Amino acid sequence: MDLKPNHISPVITEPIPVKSRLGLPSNLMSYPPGIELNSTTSMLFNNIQRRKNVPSKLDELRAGGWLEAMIACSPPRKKQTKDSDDSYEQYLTWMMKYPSALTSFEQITAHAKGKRIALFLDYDGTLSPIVDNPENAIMTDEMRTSVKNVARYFPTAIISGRSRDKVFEFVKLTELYYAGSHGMDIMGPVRNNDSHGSHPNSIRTTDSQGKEVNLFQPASEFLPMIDEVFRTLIEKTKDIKGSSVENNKFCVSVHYRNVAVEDYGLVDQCVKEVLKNYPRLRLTSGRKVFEVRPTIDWNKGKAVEFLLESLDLSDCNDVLPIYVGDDRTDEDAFKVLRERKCGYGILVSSVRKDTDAFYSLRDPSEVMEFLKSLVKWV
Ligand SMILES: O=P(O)(O)OC[C@H]1O[C@H](O[C@H]2O[C@H](CO)[C@@H](O)[C@H](O)[C@H]2O)[C@H](O)[C@@H](O)[C@@H]1O
Repeated sequence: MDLKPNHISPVITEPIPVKSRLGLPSNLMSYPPGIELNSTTSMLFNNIQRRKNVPSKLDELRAGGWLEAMIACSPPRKKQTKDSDDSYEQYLTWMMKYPSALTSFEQITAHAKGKRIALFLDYDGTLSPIVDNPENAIMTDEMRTSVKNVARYFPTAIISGRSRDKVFEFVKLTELYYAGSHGMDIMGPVRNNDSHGSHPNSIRTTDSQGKEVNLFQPASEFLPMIDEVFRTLIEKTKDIKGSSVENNKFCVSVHYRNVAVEDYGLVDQCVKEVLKNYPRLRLTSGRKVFEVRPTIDWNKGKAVEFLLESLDLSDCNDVLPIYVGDDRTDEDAFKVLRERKCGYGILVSSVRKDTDAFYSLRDPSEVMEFLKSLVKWV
């Protein structure tokens, strides 16, 4: 199979502009903190300002917009309802721009007429609800059955920031394709005349069932570095109560969901200090998590393109790709679909957010309903 060269040869990205206000090296930049503050996050932020003995780093963080970003980067668990506050009205306006994939189901399936749907699903926050302990992000049996059923009819892949092994442990469905580490670890099919097999980042191997598969790991050279940074981050964050570090094989997650808000600055400072020694690693952010990853030009969007090509599903006239995801790393995939003018991104969110998706679903239970609807529609 022929892949466009830029799909299989991730190049080192251009240096990211230095956050001059913080004097940070170019790799120490997460996504821009363009997050809307809601009433809860504003209140938290104001409380921090009032506190005495606040580390001076907080002021610096505030100036750079980082603190707001850290506080606001995960929507409140409480859904916006008519009674909650006037932002409900703004949410409804947002919903007009990103309508529910459930109420727009007929419109979506009208575009799928005569085509094959290819389904891409994020894991955390999409198939399983966000929980305090990442180890407990278990998907329900009902969700598993829904994914299994949908995969009977449509090629289905899970694309997660977790390590591929970990996400498989959670999902446990052998009929899917899996991309772990934000797409930097893809297990896909072997096909005749497969050019992946000969690519330096690809190897032929067998999966847990003994089936021959193609393993694409464009960041394999970073493994020792990621291991080292993982161990360093564990050591450096050990005194920050509530923080935890997760090894996702080709990237590392530093969680601060359980850290007191007044200590967010410490987490931020610590991660950035460590990364100063690793110019070939960069920082992105997700839901109350910093993601340390290699500076290769590879992300969930590239993984979607790669899988579409590997599965011979890249012809937009025949295939409608649908990507369902909830966090900023999923935006790369939404963007790819939008730019290709092929398929739809569906953002899972119960609060308004800037997104490149076309539709929205409020939470994993709506995702499950959507999957069930697809099966009924077939
Ligand atoms: O791409 P995903 O499958 O969405 O993975 C992204 C990160 O998800 C996990 O963290 C998030 O979910 C946790 C469990 O609900 C939650 O505790 C945490 O605050 C969230 O950020 C996972 O632990 C990370 O490694 C993934 O990168």
